[in-house]
Amino acid sequence: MNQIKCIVAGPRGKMGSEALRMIEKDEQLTLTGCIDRKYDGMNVKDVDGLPKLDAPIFTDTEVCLQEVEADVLIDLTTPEFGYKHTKLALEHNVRPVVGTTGFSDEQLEELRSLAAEKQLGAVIAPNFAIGAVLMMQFSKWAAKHFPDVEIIEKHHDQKLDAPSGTAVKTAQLIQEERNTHKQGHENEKETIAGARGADFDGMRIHSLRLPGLVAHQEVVFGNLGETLTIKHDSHHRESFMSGVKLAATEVMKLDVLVYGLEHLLD
Ligand SMILES: NC(=O)C1=CN([C@@H]2O[C@H](COP(=O)(O)OP(=O)(O)OC[C@H]3O[C@@H](n4cnc5c(N)ncnc54)[C@H](OP(=O)(O)O)[C@@H]3O)[C@@H](O)[C@H]2O)C=CC1
Ligand SMILES: O=C(O)C1=N[C@H](C(=O)O)C[C@H](O)C1
Repeated sequence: MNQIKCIVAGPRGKMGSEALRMIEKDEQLTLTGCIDRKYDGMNVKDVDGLPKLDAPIFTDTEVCLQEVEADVLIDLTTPEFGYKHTKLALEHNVRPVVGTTGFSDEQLEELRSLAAEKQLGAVIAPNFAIGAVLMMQFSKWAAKHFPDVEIIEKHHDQKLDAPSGTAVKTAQLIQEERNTHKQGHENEKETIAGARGADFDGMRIHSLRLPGLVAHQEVVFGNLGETLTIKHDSHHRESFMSGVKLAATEVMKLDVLVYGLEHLLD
């Protein structure tokens, strides 16, 4: 089995630390470096709370990419830095696997072009949980028959971006099946701004942020006399790890950027 050498950006984060625990147990993935805002020059195994993995930590992404041997950069940081890390990884011929959400359409397109130019695989997946990918695919299918839909996404209150990357991706998939139209009453008026949620191509997205939540989404379709609700819950961040592993292995076989884990599933 070929070893896949990985850099993880954001190793102390909720997702990054889970990814290190996954790599620690995995036979094929090896951690060769980390990019963190703290602990420059230290080793992962010497940082309290991180797994005992022997890999250097860098605060400077370029230095990390120059000094560390790596096939894949797994980014689990913030929209601003995730974009910079992904671009730098491609420029250094390292394949990005990105869970970070909140990139703009322009940023996604720029990264797609860069990956194509470099003929390098890249995976940007707004949700690595297999159940969430199925929820999105089922929603796309349902939209063929139910053109009226609202998305309710619920996350922990430390989340930076709204709506979630998963909600945006779900809306994009539904958009492929649904004729653009405004939903609700044509004379509808918000008496409190934002009451009807975000407007994506006429469908509404509602974002809840509360302590106690992890990552949850309901896609509610309505038709005459019936509703259909497609719902997914991530109760623990372990739910994302089989998708991270799948992306880190499959990205080695790609020479373009794919957006969404569904491109890697049968
Ligand atoms: N695709 C998927 O399946 C999933 C995606 N996500 C996404 O992943 C991202 C991370 O989520 P989560 O782990 O919950 O967030 P956290 O806030 O827990 O972790 C983010 C980490 O990134 C670090 N960080 C910030 N800036 C930099 C930088 N410049 N260089 C290196 N590290 C940096 C932070 O460090 P510090 O602590 O110092 O601020 C923090 O440790 C989010 O965009 C989220 O939406 C989350 C879950 C699933
Ligand atoms: O920030 C999170 O937690 C999550 N972010 C991703 C998103 O924005 O969709 C994936 C999952 O929902 C958890």
